[in-house]
Parts: sequence; C-alpha cells; structure tokens
Amino acid sequence: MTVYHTAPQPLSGRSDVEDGPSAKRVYHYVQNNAPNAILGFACDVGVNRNKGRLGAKQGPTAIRRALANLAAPRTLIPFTDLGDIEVEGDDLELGQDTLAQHVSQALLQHNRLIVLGGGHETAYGSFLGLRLAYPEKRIGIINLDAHLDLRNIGENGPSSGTPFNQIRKLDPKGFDYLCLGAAKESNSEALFARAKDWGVNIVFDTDLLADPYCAKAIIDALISRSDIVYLTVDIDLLPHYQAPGVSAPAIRGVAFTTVEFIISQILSACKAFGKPLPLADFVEVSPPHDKDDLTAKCAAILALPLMSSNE
Ligand SMILES: N=CN[C@@H](CCC(=O)O)C(=O)O
Ligand SMILES: [Mn+2]
Ligand SMILES: [Mn+2]
Repeated sequence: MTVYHTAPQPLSGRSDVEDGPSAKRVYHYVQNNAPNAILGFACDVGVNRNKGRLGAKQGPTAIRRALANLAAPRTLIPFTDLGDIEVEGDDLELGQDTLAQHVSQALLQHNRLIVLGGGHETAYGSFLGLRLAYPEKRIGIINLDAHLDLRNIGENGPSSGTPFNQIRKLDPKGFDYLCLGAAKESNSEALFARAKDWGVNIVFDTDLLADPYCAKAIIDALISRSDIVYLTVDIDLLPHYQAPGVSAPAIRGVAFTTVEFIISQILSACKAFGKPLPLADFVEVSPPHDKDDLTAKCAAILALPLMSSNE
C-alpha cells in the first residue's frame, strides 16, 4: 500500500538493420539527459473511485511499448525515459504529490515532459508539478476529452472525474481551461452549469466533427493570453472503434485524424505566439479493454508530434 518509483526498462522494437542507418524506430532515440522525457503514472485509483472499469494502471507500459516500435520521423527529438510512479493501494493523494515532485524535477532538466497515465487523476499531479516548476506563470489548460472532469469531490475523494475542479481550487481567478471534444450525453447539466460559472471554454465533439477548423480561434485566444500551455489528452475522446481500451468508450467520438489535426493546430499556435508547451499527458488508456493495442497505438502516434521538432 504505497507509492514507488520504478526505474525504466530498456525499450525495444523491430530492427531493420538491412535497410540502413535511417531505418530508425522510436526506441533508438532513448538517451540519458535528452531534451525531452517521458514518465509513467501507473494508477487505477482515480478510475476506481470514479466507478469506472479498472485497467489504466497498465497504461504506461502499453503506451511505451506502442511508442517504442513506431517508425521514427526525421524530426524526432531524443528523449529520456524516467520510469514510472506506481500507486499501490488507495493513496491517490500521495501518488499525485509524488508525481508532482517528479514532474517539477523533470521540467528543470528537460524542455518537454510527456506523462503517460493512469486515469485522468494523472492531470492533477501533472498540473501540480508544472505549477511547482513555473509558480509565476499563467498556465493555459487544453483538455482533449469527451468529459469535462469538473466533478465535485464526493465521499470517495478525488478521482479521475475531478482533476479540473481541483486545479481550479488552487487559483480560481487564474483558472483558464479549454475542453475540446466534450460530448453532450456524457456530461450532466450540473457539470455544464459549473463550466459556465467558471468561464470554461468548450468545443463540442459534434462541432469538431462538422468542422475541424472550428476550434482555431478559441485555441489561439487561450494560447495567446497564457504564458505556458499544458495539454492533456484523454484518449476516450476517440470513437470506440479507434480507442476501445478505455473505461468509458465513446460512441460518436472525435476521429483520430481530427484529434491529430487539433494537436497540430495547438503546436502551430504555440510556435506562432512563442508560448512553450512544457508538459503534456496521455491518459485513460486501459489495456485490459483494448483490442490489438489500438488504443495504446492511438496515444503513441498522437504523442509523436509533441516529441518532434515543429518544422
Ligand atoms: N475521467 C473520467 N471521466 C468520466 C467517466 C465517465 C464514465 O465512467 O461514464 C467522468 O467522470 O465523467
Ligand atoms: Mn477525462
Ligand atoms: Mn474522458
């Protein structure tokens, strides 16, 4: 019943030596003291407390495995694997504090950190770490998610449904949160009313499906008024046939190619406005519910542009 840090295992994948030195896979780019880093948060407590289907604890291992074997784009930046924070038992709060410490340390040493969840409770630990590293900065939060995750803390305590409610409590005036992909049928009127009260910007899944460009102005506005950007990607945003391995699969969902396009819009806007994006996370991958590792693969491929130079 504790929280511990496990050292990284060597990453592996296909070897194509017969095709020459440029036939590289992502695992070839793992280095010590590299510009970027990845860190796992192996935790099921948030999903359990949120009455979901367990399995997110195995997310970091599955995403890493999928990532390691992808063909490396020419623009991929070397990265350090910082291992996993593992939460055994029910002490989510200790897990999130431990994650925060590791995130803030990592941000001192790396330009960008990608955290592999875990359920969406990962976001509270990630954000605490970002705030520790950048206490004076205005942080713009972009959540790609079918869910607002603004639930009040109930008798079970903080969960995978409460992270942005908890983040707002840290600094209600500074709370600047954009949720892209929310599904009307997956969020109660109470949550939408709370979002309105708190000035949350929402772009619905249906709007993104009708026009992938529809979020551009709202993304640009958030990034231009922030000092730094925190991107959190809940993979349950994707439709169930692309991301079956989640606690709460989406019927409609926002298609993979649209999510990919939105991430490219976010990275382009960060570049255009000169705003760093030091931290991103990919959460809610639940390998026991996955099919052919599709969901882990979605997360891995979506992470690639964040791990590459934005030419
Ligand atoms: N990260 C969690 N999100 C959802 C889960 C919904 C469900 O289990 O149906 C939420 O709390 O709204
Ligand atoms: Mn979520
Ligand atoms: Mn979700």
